[in-house]
Amino acid sequence: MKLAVIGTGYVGLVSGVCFAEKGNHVICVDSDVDKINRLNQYESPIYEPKIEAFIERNLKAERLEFTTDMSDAIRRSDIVILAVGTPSMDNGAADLSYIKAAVKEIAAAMDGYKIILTKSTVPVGTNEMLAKLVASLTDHPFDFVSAPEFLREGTAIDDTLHPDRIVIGLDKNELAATMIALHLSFSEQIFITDIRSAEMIKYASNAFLATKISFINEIANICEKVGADVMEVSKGMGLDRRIGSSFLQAGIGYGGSCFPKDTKALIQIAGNVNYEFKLLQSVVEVNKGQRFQIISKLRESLHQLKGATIGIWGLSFKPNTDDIRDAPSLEIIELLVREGAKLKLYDPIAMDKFKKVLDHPSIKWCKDAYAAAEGCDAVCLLTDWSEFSQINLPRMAATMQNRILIDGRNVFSKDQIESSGLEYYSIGRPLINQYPPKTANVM
Ligand SMILES: NC(=O)c1ccc[n+]([C@@H]2O[C@H](COP(=O)([O-])OP(=O)(O)OC[C@H]3O[C@@H](n4cnc5c(N)ncnc54)[C@H](O)[C@@H]3O)[C@@H](O)[C@H]2O)c1
Ligand SMILES: O=c1ccn([C@@H]2O[C@H](COP(=O)(O)OP(=O)(O)O[C@H]3O[C@H](CO)[C@@H](O)[C@H](O)[C@H]3O)[C@@H](O)[C@H]2O)c(=O)[nH]1
Repeated sequence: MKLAVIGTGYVGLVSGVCFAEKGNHVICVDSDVDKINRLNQYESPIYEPKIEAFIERNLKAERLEFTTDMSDAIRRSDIVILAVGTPSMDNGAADLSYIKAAVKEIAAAMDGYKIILTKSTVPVGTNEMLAKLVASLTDHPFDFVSAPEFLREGTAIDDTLHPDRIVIGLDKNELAATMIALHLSFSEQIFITDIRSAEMIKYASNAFLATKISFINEIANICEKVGADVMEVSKGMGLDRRIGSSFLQAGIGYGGSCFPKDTKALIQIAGNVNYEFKLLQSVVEVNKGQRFQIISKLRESLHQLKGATIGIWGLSFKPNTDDIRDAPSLEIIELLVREGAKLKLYDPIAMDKFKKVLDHPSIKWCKDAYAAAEGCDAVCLLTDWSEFSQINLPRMAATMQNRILIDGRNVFSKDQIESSGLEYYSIGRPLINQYPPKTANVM
């Protein structure tokens, strides 16, 4: 099939290369000239494992094109995929200005029937609103289909090639055959529903996963007080198939470009119809506070932040991405700078992006995790990059001023810590290597 994909962020680029990989002809369009130039040189504007090989292979096979020429791309395609951003506005609602602008350009370029397939995450009713907008601008026929995207950053290619399910929302049964033909090579689990339900499935899925995370984080906070171990608790809970083991990893909370934005947008969607989504409001509230567990533990262990030297391991909102949108690291580091701490920062790939958003004379940028720990009073692990779990802790402890490690993602095992000589704080687990040992008084 001939496809035009509008927007080459995570969703547009990854779905574009994956559709090309499956033999479709794909024209990816972006208004950002620099992005398109880099892509045509086989260079990815996003960090994503495997992506550059996919770009190069499909460009060379002439199944993939990158351009800024929206009109030409629309005219040469049967299906137009919308993958532009829908960021948060100040009141939490989704900003639909990019998608409306893109749709106006599509309408202006149309020269015949098109299917417009929305992959961007949009509030319930948006596809209907966009359809009215297109109808007001062109006499050419078209249909809107909702195909929300569920890929995760860092595993985006595998998630797209092997999804758990594909959700398709449509309002005409005749469209189902084309949609199944387009998606069948990715998965046989294609769930066809109406457009409004498809739009809601996307928000409800993200909100549910965010709820699991805030739930286990609150359990972790209680575990700390009653002397239970949240790692054991989530393992034990996850064995129940009705609960499932995924998204029960306690830590300093969720960040990224999706959960924070989509939870706020769903609260707003409910509010628009006079429904107060109290559960989700609490999920967001709990998540906001959870990142400051790092600060409480620093205060507890160091007593005073002013003048302390603190190493930070990990800046991206999760491993295998350089994305720092809504990363817990941003607020934690901002606060430490304000409190007068001296900071030594290290992340395997997100440092350049981070530096552009937040830099300060009290921040030192380090070449690796050991360098970031050297001379520190405490080290805080904020992102669970796998290289951190391989660190030789006794070697690192020997170079520190005060041997305190605050593990915001529960990366290290009891055995690793016991032999490390470090005073260790984690999230929701009994304290290890602390003297005198503290025992919770629960009765
Ligand atoms: N990032 C993810 O992991 C993810 C996963 C699932 C769904 N989503 C949703 O998918 C959508 C896109 O997210 P993203 O992270 O890929 O976005 P992004 O912000 O990284 O990229 C959007 C791209 O669209 C381009 N663009 C904007 N307006 C344009 C126009 N009129 N014409 C051409 N190009 C235009 C921008 O230049 C940018 O390159 C959002 O709604 C998001 O919520 C994102
Ligand atoms: O048990 C867990 C799992 C995740 N996280 C955190 O949750 C955030 C989000 O993680 P993840 O879901 O892996 O990353 P995203 O790439 O943001 O993907 C989510 O958001 C996308 C955009 O909507 C959806 O497409 C995906 O299905 C959905 O998982 C990160 O900060 C993680 O550190 C936890 O704290 N504990």
